[in-house]
Amino acid sequence: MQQIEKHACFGGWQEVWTHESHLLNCPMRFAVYLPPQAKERKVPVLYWLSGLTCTEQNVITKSGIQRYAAEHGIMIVAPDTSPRGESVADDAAYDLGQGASFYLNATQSPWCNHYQMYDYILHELPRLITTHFAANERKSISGHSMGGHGALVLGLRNPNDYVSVSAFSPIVSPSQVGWGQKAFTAYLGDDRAAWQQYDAVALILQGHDKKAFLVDQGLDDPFYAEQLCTQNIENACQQMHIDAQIRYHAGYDHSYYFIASWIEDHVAYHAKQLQRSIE
Ligand SMILES: N[C@@H](CCC(=O)N[C@@H](CSC=O)C(=O)NCC(=O)O)C(=O)O
Repeated sequence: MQQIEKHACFGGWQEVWTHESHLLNCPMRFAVYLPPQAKERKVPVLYWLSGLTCTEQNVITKSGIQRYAAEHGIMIVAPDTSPRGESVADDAAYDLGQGASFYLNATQSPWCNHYQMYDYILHELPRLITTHFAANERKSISGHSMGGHGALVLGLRNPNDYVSVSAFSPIVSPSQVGWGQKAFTAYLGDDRAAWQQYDAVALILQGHDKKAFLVDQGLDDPFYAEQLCTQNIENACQQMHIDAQIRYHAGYDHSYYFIASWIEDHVAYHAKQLQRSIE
């Protein structure tokens, strides 16, 4: 583990670290915000998964999440969005390869050598965080767009690992839309049953988990109708009697300006659930 950034921030520290990932088979970066409370005790962790083309930097430089993490005493961990490096398979397009992992475990060559982000987020990264930082075992997960998809899938499939789940502008039905179909074909091949394991709406309809979650979606988001299809998750939740909060916001787009406008609510949502989990 090597520290590559450290900045004082709202009484705590914003840090960026690199480490050798044995699952991803390459060096990985992650950002960690240590709230002031972490100087005195172990605190719960909110994992944040960013979207296509992003790195660990987007959420820490654009969302303002640290102010609310400091208020609630929550550590924020934001990994890079994919394995990277010259030896890591890539594609010239922005929606495949490096920066576009879709947070799954690839089964197809050449991707499977490095693209094991599902296991990295679920197992390797939390182990590293609890070993090296003042983090307790309680964790929640959130993310944006491709990262919102990752957060929903990880949360739905692992309800005992994540206390709460939220998402901004998530790709809720990747197996039904262009971004997801392109990535799933490359990473998972033609096995549609494998696709369903990484599709939040399919998982809900399979009855995976009944826990409530929070989703925010901008109505001026250029990807809303074609790639995100938020209505699909609303319908699935109604059908399965899941009490999800799915909020639509007129005038907001897909950017981090949207995320910055509502991130306070997401951190408060997770803080409440994380607190409840120990009462
Ligand atoms: N064609 C665009 C697409 C990139 C983009 O919009 N990325 C979003 C996430 S999209 C879904 O996962 C993003 O978060 N961008 C970074 C940011 O800081 O806004 C392009 O290549 O630019």
